[in-house]
Order: sequence, then structure tokens, then C-alpha cells
Amino acid sequence: MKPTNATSDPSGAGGVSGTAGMLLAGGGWLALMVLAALAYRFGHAGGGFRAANLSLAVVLAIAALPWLVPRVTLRKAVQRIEMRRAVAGAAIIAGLAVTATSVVQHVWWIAVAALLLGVYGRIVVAGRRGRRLRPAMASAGLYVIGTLAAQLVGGVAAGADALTWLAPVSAILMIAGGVCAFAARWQLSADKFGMTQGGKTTPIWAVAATVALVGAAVVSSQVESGAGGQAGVAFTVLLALCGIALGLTTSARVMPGLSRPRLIALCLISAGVMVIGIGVVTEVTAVAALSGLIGWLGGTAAAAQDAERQPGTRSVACAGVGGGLALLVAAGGMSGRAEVSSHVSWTIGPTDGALLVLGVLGVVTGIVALLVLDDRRLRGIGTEIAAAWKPAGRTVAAATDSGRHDDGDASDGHRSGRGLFIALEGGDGAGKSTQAAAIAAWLEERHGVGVVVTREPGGTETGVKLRDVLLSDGGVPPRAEALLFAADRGHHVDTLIRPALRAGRAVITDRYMDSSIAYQGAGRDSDSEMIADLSRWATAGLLADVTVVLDVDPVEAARRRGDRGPQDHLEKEPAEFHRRVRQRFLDLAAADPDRYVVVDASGDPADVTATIVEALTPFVAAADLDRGEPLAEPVGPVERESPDDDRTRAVPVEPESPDDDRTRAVPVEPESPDDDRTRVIREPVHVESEPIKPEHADYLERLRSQAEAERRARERLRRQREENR
Ligand SMILES: Nc1ncnc2c1ncn2[C@@H]1O[C@H](COP(=O)(O)OP(=O)(O)OP(=O)(O)O)[C@@H](O)[C@H]1O
Ligand SMILES: Cc1cn([C@H]2C[C@H](O)[C@@H](COP(=O)(O)O)O2)c(=O)[nH]c1=O
Repeated sequence: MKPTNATSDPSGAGGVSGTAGMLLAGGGWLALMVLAALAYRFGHAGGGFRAANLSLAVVLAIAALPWLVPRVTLRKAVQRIEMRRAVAGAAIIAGLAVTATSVVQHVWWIAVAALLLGVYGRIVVAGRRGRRLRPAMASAGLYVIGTLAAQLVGGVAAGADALTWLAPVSAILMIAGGVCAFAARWQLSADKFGMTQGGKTTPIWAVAATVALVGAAVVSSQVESGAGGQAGVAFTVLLALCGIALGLTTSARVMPGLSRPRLIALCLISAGVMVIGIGVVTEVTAVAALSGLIGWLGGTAAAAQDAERQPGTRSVACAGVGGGLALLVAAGGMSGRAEVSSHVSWTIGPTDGALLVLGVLGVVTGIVALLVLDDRRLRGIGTEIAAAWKPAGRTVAAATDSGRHDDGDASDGHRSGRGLFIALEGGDGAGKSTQAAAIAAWLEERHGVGVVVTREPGGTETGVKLRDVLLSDGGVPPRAEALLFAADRGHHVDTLIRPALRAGRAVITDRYMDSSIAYQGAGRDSDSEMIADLSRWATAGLLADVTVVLDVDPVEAARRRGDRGPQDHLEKEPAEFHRRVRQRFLDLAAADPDRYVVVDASGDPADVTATIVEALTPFVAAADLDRGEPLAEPVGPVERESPDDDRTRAVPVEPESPDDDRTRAVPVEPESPDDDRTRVIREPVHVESEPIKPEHADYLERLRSQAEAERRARERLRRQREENR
């Protein structure tokens, strides 16, 4: 679901509202940094280190309070107040409160300003489309420049003086943003209020823990900055933000061969170790660099879980919780001295102690995540990590691709000959059977092409027996499973697919070798290249001309399967298994874009068909297909409905020799009085597949009548041409 903000695009795309979004968010972030620094400073002045930590924790918690207001209450409020008025009003009030901190130099006033800033942030975030980090990074950059300039002129302590002018600057930015939003008539659809994009940003606990460690790293920089002063703090914040942004954008390229839950767990463990590292080092640039790396790990983990690659408000809240915990544990004042050897010792201050506690917690949580987030636990993790930088799809695609140029005929790899071989792939419940029927109807009705609809496992009589062994009860052990799927495929290709292709038919198979690579390879965690080799050998290298991957979220697919009835043991595999399967299909498609089409299968079945049909049209146009003629002379006895009924349905029979491509013909229902075309339909599929649902039947009916109208028009044209001659 993409949010639609009809009257504005405050996502930073440009224009008045884009500028408004940048100013509002940038001003808000700057104000938050100023208030945090002031809270720490005043706390420190009043009661030393412990008071400083507590005052910073309290001020951050107060700023977070408005986020606890239920979404429904906010929605009601926004329905009453026009959005642009709310934004402009909040910007003015919060801006004035933050500016006043330069005059009212007391910690309670900072708390008031933090509360008003929190209200402002809640309203502005609800009104902005993007959750981009650019404004935050720009503010941190400004903060670095401001404090560094002050420190260069007046020494390290003077860095804090910059706060007196950074506070009004943040207010000016916020108020200017509010004015722009007002002028641009910034609106907000009430039902989008408080929603992060597509509701997808809820972090799982391991991601939340990683992001919390980023917060801990950043907040601790207030103390660990040592000689760096305010500029050191700002530099740390900036690097952490840049790290997060980098992690969000590069996550997909990080260890592409590693399952995403395992990646998230490794990010958490690494972030934990680095947080401990911040406690050990004292030098400001090392603290900043480590914070940047932890930020990168947090961004990588967040994007590994959230395809939107936008930090959500809940992620910010997690960072806040991590930071708050670090402050509170540090305020406990735990300290000590660790003798590493006779020469090396480590003096642990309260912040180091807090970072040590949180880092160890992070590492332990990461190990738990490694054990529970991936259903394979630690099985094969070493091999997977070793091969993790090789994109799985590419190596396997290379293995299957090498079959393309085998030899000429029976084992000709990717054919250059007749027919069109279409494979439908995707998870269980993605809609392959539904779409196979719709594509067959389209090919038959629109293009007059004889179509064989088949499936794996179970496309032949032998295959039906293998399907039973594979899918009934608990199935068979993994290696036997891989071999039996390959055996079914080998038989299927030799006895049904190749003969039909040689006869110029279009063959639509519901699953092919990619299913083995995805289910046995990625799902079962077997050697994917071996599985691909097995299928390549079994099929003598026959690849589909085009593979359509029906991509649907495994949760939605599970819902569809649930509606359908009892599930087999593969369908009942855990969600993570199905996520790996989905990812492998996508990897395979990405590695060979000329031969794959990925279709979002979450929409209405008719829309999905329309997308597939559009993608297949060039393949159909380029294929050497037998259009509208009988597949072969009927063999064997044919039952007739009347003495002059000579219509046939042609079905390939089990061949008796490798080049035997005979078919069996059986009568079909006439669709119109002059319907003399024949179709090739593989019987087991139609016998065993589910009945077409009424809504799909309507759609097929529409296709049929459209095709009938086109046929009549063509006929009229042909007659006219003959008359003219
Ligand atoms: N686009 C769609 N939207 C909603 N429901 C759908 C859609 N396509 C198919 N369905 C329904 O989802 C269920 C599964 O569809 P279908 O059998 O076509 O999927 P499949 O990919 O062949 O599943 P499997 O691999 O498990 O055989 C059926 O009940 C079907 O009616
Ligand atoms: C071809 C093939 C299939 N599978 C799995 C995938 C499904 O769970 C079942 C087939 O059921 P469907 O309802 O016909 O889709 O078998 C597999 O694991 N490996 C394969 O090669």
C-alpha cells in the first residue's frame, strides 16, 4: 500500500512541500540534539555525572511521551484541526520554546521544550510521506560545523556556546517549514495518520535490539567524546546517521547468499561486540567510527527485515530506548578495574560499564536470534557464511545455463526448435494453477495455439505415483526427496514435454526445476548447485523458454492455502522456509532477467493474468507454434457423439520410443457451431486440479467471448477480401 498524499509531496522530492518537509524534519532533529546537549550539560552542572545522565534520560523520555498517545485519538484530533494549521502552530510553539532555552537556563524548561518538541514531531511525522534520514544528517552536519567552529576559536569548552545560537536556528527552520506547509495547504488524509509506510516498519525483536544498540552508542558519545567536546558528540551522531543510511541502502548487497534472519542475528552480535568496544576505547574518532559501524549494522538489519528501506518511527523509538537504557545503567555508577595482563589493565567507568552490560546483552540476544529466527538453527551456517557473498541465484543459474548449448536434438538443452515452453513458479498458494488455466485460455482463444497444461510433480501417470510418495504423509528424507522430484521431472520431460514441444505446442508447466532449487536447495538447505545439476541431467538440460515467477508474500500465500483446505507437509513448513523459497525464486529471476518474468501476484487474479499476458506476448510472437491444427492423426478408438462428429481433443500418450510423439484423441464439447479447433490438454492436471472458482470462470468466460468476437471479425474481413477479389 503506497500512501497517497493528494495535495503535497513532503517527501523531499522538491517543490514547496518537499522543502517544507526538509525544513520541518531538519529543524526538529537539530532542536532535539540541542536539547539533549543542554539537558546533559545542566544536569552535570547541578549534580555531576549521575545527574547528567539522569537528566538526559528524563528529557529524552519526555520528548518521546507524545508517541504514546493512541493513533485513534490523534486521528480524531486531526479530523478537527486542519493539518497545515496543526503543523504551523506546533512549529511556532516548539520553535519558541526551544529558543527560550538560551534565556531560561533551567532543566525544567528544557523538559517543557522537549515535551512541546515531541508533540511537534508526532504531528510532523504524521504529515510527512518519507521517513528519510536526509534532514537528520543535514542537521547533524550543521551541528558539527557550528560546534567545531566554536571550538576552533575558543577551545573545546566553547563548543557548548554554539548551543545558544543553534537553538534559535533550529526554531527558524521549524517555523519556516511550518509557514511553507501552511502556504502549500498541506493536507493529510486522516486514515494515514500515524501510519508508517504500509505498516511494514514494525521491527522484529532482533532488529529492535540492533537499533537499540545504535541508540546506546550515540548517547554514550556524550560521555565518551572526551577531548572532542560538543563537536565530538555531533560528529558521532553524524557518523551513526550516515551508517544507518548506508546500511539501509546496501543491505540487499550484504552477504546475498545468507538468509536474512541469520544476517540480522549476525548484525546484532557484531553491534554488541562494537558497543563493548566503545566502552574500551576513549579516543573520540574511534568512538565516532565505531558508532558509524554500529549504525551501518542497524540499518542493514532494519532493511533486511523491512523491504521499504525507510526507518520507521518505531525504529527511532527503539534507538531511544537503547540510549535511555545506556544512560540509566550508567547513572547506576557501576565502575571497576579489569586486569587484562600484568601490563594491561582496563579502567571501567560508569559509561563503559553500561556499554559492557548492553553489549553483552546484545551478543547474547544475537546468539538466541541465530538459534530461533532460522528454522535450521546452526545447521550449515559455516558453509552458508563462507558462500554468502556469492549470490545464490547467479551460481545456480550458471549451473542450469550451462545446459543451453549441449547438443542438437533430444538432449538439446535450451531448444531453438518448435513450441513454447512456459514454466510457472512461485510459492504454494501463489496462484500458479489459477494462472496456468487463464494463460492456456488466452493462448487457445487468442492465438489458436494448442496448449498442454501440466504440472510437477504429477504431470504423467508415473508422476502421479511419485507425487503421492513425495507429498502424502510425511514424505521422504531430503536426499530421496530431491532425487524423486528430479526423477519425476526427467520422466515428465521425456514423455510429455519434449513430444508436445516438437509438435509445436505451447507447454505450460505448473512448477519446473526452479522449484527444486528453491524448495530442496534453499528451503531444505541442500547444495543448490547439486540440485540444479541433478535437474539439468534429468532433463538433458531442457530450460523453459520463459519462467514466470508469481511473487506473493508468504503470509498471504499461507492465508490462501488455509482457505483452500488441508495442507501437505511441504506447505506446512515454517514461515522462514517459505521466505527462503520465495527469495531463491527472486534470486534466480534476477540472475537471468531475459528468461524470467517476476509478477506481483498479490492482486486480483484477472489483473495478474493481464500482467502475465503482456509479458508473454513477445515470447508467443517469436515462437514457432502450431496454430489451430490438430496435434497429430488421432490414434486408437475415438468415441463419437454423433456419426458426423469428427472433432477431437488430442492428448499425448506415453511414448514407446524416444521419437514417439503420437497422441490420443478424445471428443470435446463444441463451443460454437463452427468450432473445429483442437486442444492439447494433459488429462491428469485437469482430473486432479481444483475446480476453477466462479470469479475466475467469469474471467475466462470474458476472454472466451472476446476471442469469439475477434474470430468473427477476422472471418468477416476474410469474406470481404474474397468478395472484393
Ligand atoms: N490472485 C489471487 N488472489 C486471491 N486468491 C487467489 C489468487 N489466485 C489464486 N487464488 C486462490 O488461492 C488459492 C491457491 O491458488 P492456486 O491453487 O492457483 O495456487 P498455486 O500456486 O497453484 O498453489 P499450489 O502451489 O499450492 O498448488 C486458490 O483457492 C485460488 O482460488
Ligand atoms: C516440483 C517441485 C515441487 N516441490 C513442492 C512444492 C509444493 O509444496 C509441492 C507441490 O505441490 P503443488 O500443489 O503442486 O504446488 O511440491 C518441491 O519441493 N520441489 C520440486 O521440485
